[in-house]
Amino acid sequence: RNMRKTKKNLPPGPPRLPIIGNLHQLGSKPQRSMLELSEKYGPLMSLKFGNVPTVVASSPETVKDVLKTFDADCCSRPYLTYAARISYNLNDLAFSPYSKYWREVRKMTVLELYTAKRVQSFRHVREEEVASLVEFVKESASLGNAVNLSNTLMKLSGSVICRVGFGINLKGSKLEDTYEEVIRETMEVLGSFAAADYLPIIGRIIDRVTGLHSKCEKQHMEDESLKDDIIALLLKMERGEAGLGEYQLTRNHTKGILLVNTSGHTITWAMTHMIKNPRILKKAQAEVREVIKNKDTITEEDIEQLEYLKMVMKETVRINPLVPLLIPREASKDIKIAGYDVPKKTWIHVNIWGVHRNPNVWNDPEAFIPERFMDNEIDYKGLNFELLPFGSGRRMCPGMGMGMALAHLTLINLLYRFDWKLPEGMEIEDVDLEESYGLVSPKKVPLQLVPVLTQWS
Ligand code: HEM
Repeated sequence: RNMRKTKKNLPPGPPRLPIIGNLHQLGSKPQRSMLELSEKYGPLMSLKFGNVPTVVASSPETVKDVLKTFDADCCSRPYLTYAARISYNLNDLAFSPYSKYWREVRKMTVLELYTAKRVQSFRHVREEEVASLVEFVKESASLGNAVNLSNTLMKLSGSVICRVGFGINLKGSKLEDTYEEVIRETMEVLGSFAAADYLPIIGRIIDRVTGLHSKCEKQHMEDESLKDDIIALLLKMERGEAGLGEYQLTRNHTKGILLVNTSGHTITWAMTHMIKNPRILKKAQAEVREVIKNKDTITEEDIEQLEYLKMVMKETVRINPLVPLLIPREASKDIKIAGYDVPKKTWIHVNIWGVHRNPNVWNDPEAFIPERFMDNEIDYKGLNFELLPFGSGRRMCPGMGMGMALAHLTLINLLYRFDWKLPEGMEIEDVDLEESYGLVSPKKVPLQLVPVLTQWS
């Protein structure tokens, strides 16, 4: 009788192997594998990774349950072995469990960095950095050189975040050359499904074999070499008396905040889809040139009038949401979702990538069609559970305003001032759309395009 009383009604899921559970079913693209499995087992599905019970939400309804209805009980983060090592015992915002510490840091960062007023007040930083990017592209165009847009745009978002967050310029600092690599590798480590999280002892051995462990160690060491710069940053922050409630800023927070700059990847995806769809590129360019006309300076007010460009951005974050499974959550008590039991400590993955590519939610989901947002109120601001590139609820990305302001401003400049073509010998079919898998999913092969000077350059 007791057994019957405690038997849980868990969501359905695929059969498991001993010890590893369902780990073997993740493949190289976990978000895609999870979508395929959920087509068979349902929009709330149970998986077991090693000894960690997990559920995956993959329909707008179940995602809404996790991020809204039960947000308060689903907004903690599980302990991630390598995140803890890289970000020094979870002392940062994104990986911190739901706690007093997280609430304090979140409140401070939202106030200091992300409110609409603050986003506005850093506008000149974005405008200056984008202007310097335009100069760089102009130089390449006059030499007929291809630009590695993936790297250039990553550096752009890095420069903006460092200036906004810490008041320092990446240019000329020791971080300038290493920044991109450090961020990319850190993201790779953080985004991996690490065996150590799921299989005690043997997991660490597996991570040594797969190389994840050494990547993490390398991160740790490289980080030491950045120490001087980080200390310089902190001194500046402390002089600026950026208060953190009862907590003071430490190097740990800085690293945590440093991790999050993804606008560059979003712009790269937008350019990739446009170069693959010349009709869309032409239409977006025609709109931008019509609205900007011959103005010398492009400002953020111009974004408002660019209806088609905004649709291109929405379609970009739909088809390539940069954080495809959001950051994992953990149930902080026993809850019931969609009639199923989700016991305390269960890990929760929200497969927004799957929602964005679900044919029951979107027509022809694999195709890049900005026009699908015409006469359609769906937006990415966390209120429509069909489109959630920034998540929703308490853990929603606080950098959305900042990230999208930069992405739009950069795209306007790239489209208005230059024409774009593929490097010699490359055809449209050669531009691939492969994502690299990690916590963030940027384009795997860097995008190289040749800018062409125009009368507006
Ligand atoms: C296009 C750019 C960006 C995208 C697509 C993006 C997306 C996301 C997503 C999906 C999450 C996880 C939400 C969840 O777990 O429910 C997140 C968290 C976060 N993002 Fe962003 N983000 C972007 C830009 C930024 C920028 C520019 C900043 C900082 C200036 C930032 C700061 C953060 C922080 C601190 C968190 C952790 C929040 C928490 O756990 O409380 N993001 N972001």
